[in-house]
Amino acid sequence: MVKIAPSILSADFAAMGDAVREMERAGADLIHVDVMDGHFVPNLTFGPPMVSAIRPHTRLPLDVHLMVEDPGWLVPLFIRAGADYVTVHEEGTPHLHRVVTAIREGGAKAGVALNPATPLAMVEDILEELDMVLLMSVNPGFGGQSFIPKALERVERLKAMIETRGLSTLIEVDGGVTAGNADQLKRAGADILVAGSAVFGAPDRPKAIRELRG
Ligand SMILES: O=C(CO)[C@@H](O)[C@H](O)COP(=O)(O)O
Ligand SMILES: [Co+2]
Repeated sequence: MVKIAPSILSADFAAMGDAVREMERAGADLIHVDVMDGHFVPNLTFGPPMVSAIRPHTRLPLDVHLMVEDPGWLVPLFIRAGADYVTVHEEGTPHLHRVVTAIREGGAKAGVALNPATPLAMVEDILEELDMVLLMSVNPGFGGQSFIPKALERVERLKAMIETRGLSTLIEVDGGVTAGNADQLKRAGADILVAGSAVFGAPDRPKAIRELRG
């Protein structure tokens, strides 16, 4: 069954402990933490202290999405803070193999994220080392943007690549995910759907999670 990862980028920043507790009760599978550095993307969010602050409030895995230029130095800090998944962007990571190895050696699961215009070929030679590939379905930097439909076909092609090689790499889709496109994404092969505004903007959040899961 597809997993749902609400993004706390759309939560109330003054009440993050409440937000993650609420998401666990509402049936979420992971908590997605969007880290933005003001360089790789034109927005600034939070660092390792946010992860250590929310860690005691949930047993759900913390799925840290680093939208950061050259993020290698941050990896041990986020793992120490309690991250379960650490995902770095291919476009911002000059020594991708080194960073992915450091994530795994640090005891976390390693993900690589691709922007909407980055060819899937950029993860082809490192796929065996990855627990997850995050396909962006918006340009990173902000919540609440519209889904880029081309992402569906990219999920299908990546799924085929993973299956052909007999791997169990997960596909996470991030950006503009709604109840209206979740079914198609699942059929295309998505394993985890990130949803910010579709969950936190809904009047009934548990229902929104159920509808995304289908
Ligand atoms: O990484 C990002 C944005 O850069 C995402 O995780 C967004 O936070 C998802 O928000 P919605 O598009 O679901 O509102
Ligand atoms: Co994200």
